[in-house]
Amino acid sequence: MEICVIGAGYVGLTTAAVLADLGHSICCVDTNIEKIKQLKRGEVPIYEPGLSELISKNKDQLTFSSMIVENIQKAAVIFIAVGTPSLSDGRTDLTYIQSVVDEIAKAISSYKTIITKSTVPPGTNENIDKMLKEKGVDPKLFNVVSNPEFLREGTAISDMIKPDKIVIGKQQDDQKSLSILKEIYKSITAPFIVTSLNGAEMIKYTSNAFLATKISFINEIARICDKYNVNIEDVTKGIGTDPRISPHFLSSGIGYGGSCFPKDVRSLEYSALDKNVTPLLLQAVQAVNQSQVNLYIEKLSAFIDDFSRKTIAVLGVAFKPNTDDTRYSPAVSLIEKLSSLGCIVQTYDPKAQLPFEKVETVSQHAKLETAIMNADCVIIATDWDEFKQLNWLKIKALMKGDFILDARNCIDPQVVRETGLTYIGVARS
Ligand SMILES: NC(=O)C1=CN([C@@H]2O[C@H](COP(=O)(O)OP(=O)(O)OC[C@H]3O[C@@H](n4cnc5c(N)ncnc54)[C@H](O)[C@@H]3O)[C@@H](O)[C@H]2O)C=CC1
Ligand SMILES: O=C(O)[C@H]1O[C@H](OP(=O)(O)OP(=O)(O)OC[C@H]2O[C@@H](n3ccc(=O)[nH]c3=O)[C@H](O)[C@@H]2O)[C@H](O)[C@@H](O)[C@@H]1O
Repeated sequence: MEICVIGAGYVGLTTAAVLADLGHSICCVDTNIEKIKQLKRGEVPIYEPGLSELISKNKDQLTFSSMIVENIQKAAVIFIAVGTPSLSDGRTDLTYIQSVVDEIAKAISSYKTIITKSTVPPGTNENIDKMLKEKGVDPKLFNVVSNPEFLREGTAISDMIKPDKIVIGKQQDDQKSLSILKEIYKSITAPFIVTSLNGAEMIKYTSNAFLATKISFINEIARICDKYNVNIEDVTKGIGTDPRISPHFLSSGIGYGGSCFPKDVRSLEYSALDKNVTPLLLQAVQAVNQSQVNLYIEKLSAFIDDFSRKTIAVLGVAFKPNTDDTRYSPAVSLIEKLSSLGCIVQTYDPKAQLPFEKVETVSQHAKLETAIMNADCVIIATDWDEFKQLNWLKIKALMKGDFILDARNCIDPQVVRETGLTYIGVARS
């Protein structure tokens, strides 16, 4: 099938590469000309395990272009995968979606299935349909479908090839789209969940909000465990065997980040308030998450009474391991907070770069060893595998002080303590 994927970001590139691998003919378009130039040269602008290889394997049926209208015209199916970031009041910024709708309206001269993969608030797909009609596009020439994406960064390709479900939201009178979607995904084994446009949008937000709730819940429990000298892992192990609870997504730590949970929980809160529903739980989930970085700073301040000019090594900049994405990374918030307290911060991440302009007190190091050099304290801020296997005796020899703050509960306190270093964590007795 001839498909145009609009947006060459984490979701767009993964969608384009996976659909090409399934045998479709794909053109992935983006307004970012530099990105398209890079992709045409065979360089993948983001780090996502396996993506580069999959793109290069499928180069015969996967092209990249910045000619958006022309490539929409050629395709029978359009996937929208542009960004939907937060506005300052929590609403979703739909300007990128709006400009895609404008491009589609200019391009349509034959029938298109328009599939929204971007995460958009309830009502948006109905609105896309309405906007296209208002722009004079013949309703017989298109159908709008919602097909939200559930991939995780770091495991994006396998999540897309082996999803636990494929959610399709469509209009009641749309008799065409379901069979087209089934044809597109025919090599993927997963149940189809078919619902309305608003229903599919709500499934996506509910999924992210529920997962974020699990994280804030366990982070709150960890605060209580900390006061009663209880190990949080014992508690998660104890409750996780109950299939109604499950052991997944119950790792406590510095809080959730990334380009989706923070913005999507906020957006759902906004959608609720917009209809006069007070989403007390969603508000609490965000309040807990926003205070996690401070909780870890408070923990540290029991050991360090004056932060000014202290050298702190922060291991991890990305919002989670196996990605270079730093959007809403709690590690970045921690670095900024430490810097504002007067610390000298030395960071290291295997893939991610600090997302802000150089400041005198914050440095990024290409090697873990140089980041640790002369540090009063080492903080594990992202749970990369590399940080779980450190030789603490070697680390101790490079440090000036002896504090290790584990903000991801990913290292064994005992192993650290045996070297004479001081292990600091929340609810890790
Ligand atoms: N990153 C993730 O893990 C997941 C993201 N999502 C959702 O997917 C959507 C995309 O997310 P990401 O891929 O992370 O975003 P991204 O920011 O990595 O990529 C978006 C791309 O769209 C391009 N773009 C913007 N306006 C355009 C236009 N008018 N025409 C063509 N290209 C345009 C941008 O230049 C950028 O390259 C968002 O709605 C997000 O919430 C859903 C599931 C997972
Ligand atoms: O809509 C999206 O963009 C995506 O958001 C998340 O995926 P992602 O943001 O890539 O990463 P997760 O693995 O979900 O982690 C999110 C954050 O929660 C944190 N986390 C995760 C799990 C856990 O137990 N504890 C915890 O603190 C991670 O460190 C990270 O900061 C969802 O898991 C995906 O299903 C969804 O498609």
